[in-house]
Amino acid sequence: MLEVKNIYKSYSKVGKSKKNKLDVLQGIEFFIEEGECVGLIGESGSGKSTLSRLILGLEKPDKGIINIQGKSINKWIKENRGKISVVFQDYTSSANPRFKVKEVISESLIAMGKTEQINKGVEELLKKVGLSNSLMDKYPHELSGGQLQRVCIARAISTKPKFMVLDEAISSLDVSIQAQILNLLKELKRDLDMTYLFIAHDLQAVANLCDKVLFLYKGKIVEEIEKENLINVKNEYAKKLLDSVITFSI
Ligand SMILES: Nc1ncnc2c1ncn2[C@@H]1O[C@H](COP(=O)(O)OP(=O)(O)OP(=O)(O)O)[C@@H](O)[C@H]1O
Repeated sequence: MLEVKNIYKSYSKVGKSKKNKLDVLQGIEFFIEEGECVGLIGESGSGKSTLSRLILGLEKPDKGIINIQGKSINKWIKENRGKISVVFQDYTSSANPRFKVKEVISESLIAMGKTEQINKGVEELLKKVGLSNSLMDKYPHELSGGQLQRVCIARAISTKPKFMVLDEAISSLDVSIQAQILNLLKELKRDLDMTYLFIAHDLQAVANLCDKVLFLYKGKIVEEIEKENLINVKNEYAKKLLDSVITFSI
């Protein structure tokens, strides 16, 4: 489904000459099969969000190829409207403050001209993310952070996407809500054969949902491993991360 090949990305350091660049991504390569969920974990600043922006076509890499189903990302997005969606961590800027919840959720459907039965669709989507119908006519500022993030997740799944990028999408939610959303994502994966790139710094959430885990460290993928083999990671950084989670959960 998704092919990421030899991706490089750097940013100029503010106020410095062009030569003084911050190399954020350095030769990233991986593949996500259709229906697969791949977790990407790495510490803060390792380049996770940069990579997600490149995959969504929001920014261009300096070098390398990103293809979906064999087509360049921008071409694929144009030809498959609504079939890729994203949920970012920063839900506060993800929803238009002047829109009611029902308008936020149906935004993508309306943009695609799918206006039939919007209300019923919104009701079903609210139920799926564990929210009450009574929130339909509320504005984003009237919701809690967790509720608003679930509204953003409802919007992201409204178009029944083939591929979803979740960039720290559940990190800010309560643990019980996280579990509910993880179950919903698993259900969607099973029912709609959805493909995910699940970006997080929480190894436990990644291990719960994903088939495969990529460890990103200082702009490089230092280990790629099937979930079942997580205990056998070889890279020192990945081992440390794993050890800290195991120690913490005892
Ligand atoms: N548009 C930009 N211009 C300049 N530097 C940037 C830009 N975007 C990201 N960076 C820098 O690139 C590095 C990687 O940032 P990125 O947001 O991709 O990391 P991350 O792994 O997602 O971190 P976090 O987990 O904290 O969100 C950081 O040092 C960041 O300051």
